[in-house]
Amino acid sequence: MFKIGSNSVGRYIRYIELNRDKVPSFTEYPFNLPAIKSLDTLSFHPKVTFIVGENGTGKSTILESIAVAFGFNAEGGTRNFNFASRATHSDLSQYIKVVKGVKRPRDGFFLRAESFYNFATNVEKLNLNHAYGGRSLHEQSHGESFFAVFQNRFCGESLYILDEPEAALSPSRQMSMITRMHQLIEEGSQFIIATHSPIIMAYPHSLIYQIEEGFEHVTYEKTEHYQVMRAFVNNTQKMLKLLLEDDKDDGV
Ligand SMILES: Nc1ncnc2c1ncn2[C@@H]1O[C@H](COP(=O)(O)OP(=O)(O)OP(=O)(O)O)[C@@H](O)[C@H]1O
Repeated sequence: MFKIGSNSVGRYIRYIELNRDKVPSFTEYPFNLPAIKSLDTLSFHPKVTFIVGENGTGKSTILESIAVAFGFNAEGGTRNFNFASRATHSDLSQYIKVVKGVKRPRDGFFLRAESFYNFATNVEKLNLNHAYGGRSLHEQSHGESFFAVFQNRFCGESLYILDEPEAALSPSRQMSMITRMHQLIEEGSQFIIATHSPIIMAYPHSLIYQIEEGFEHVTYEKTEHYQVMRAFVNNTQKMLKLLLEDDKDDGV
């Protein structure tokens, strides 16, 4: 298990443990995912833990199971939400033990890009627009409504589990998100974030797990996202030439 020195007391979630003895079979989803197959315990940073990796490596699956095991609705929202549009979540949460910190979070939010629309519908149904900045989330752009949740609903001493929060955000807004995260962290909040954004994962007071065969602890500069983005931005023409090589004779 990765140790975070004197901070290992964590904030609201210290670590999770997979109850491997109870797993029915490691040949079926979600237990057949390499990340889960090799999972024993996973420690979290008291401030921010990033989970990164290629598409399909299991980030959403693990994040959802942590959120559900902690008491959040599988489709997102605060712990008071219990809407469900489709029962597609895995039963991994039943095999996950969440080891909590001494203090309980004041509040929290499980944000997932893919069911944000349903979440916004529920905010409207429950007449909760006032808690999210006063304007219907549906009457804002995807990015604006995401950001309205960060700005208006998130607060200190809380636990935030975010699945690809960058999905609707421009690069500038992703930078603003880092500023907002920092404020909330200074006020005692903890974040667990699955992301593909090299901007968001640059937040320094953090632990980064990159999923390959299992959860590998890596530095920011060692993440594939940073390396690929850096190579592309620094050598755009060269990279484009490589990427489009096969198209040179198609006459377009
Ligand atoms: N209900 C399901 N039944 C079977 N396989 C599933 C199910 N849901 C997801 N999977 C598979 O599990 C794998 C992990 O999916 P998951 O959504 O957790 O990946 P991810 O790392 O979050 O990907 P992305 O970066 O694209 O969001 C994928 O290969 C997916 O096809």
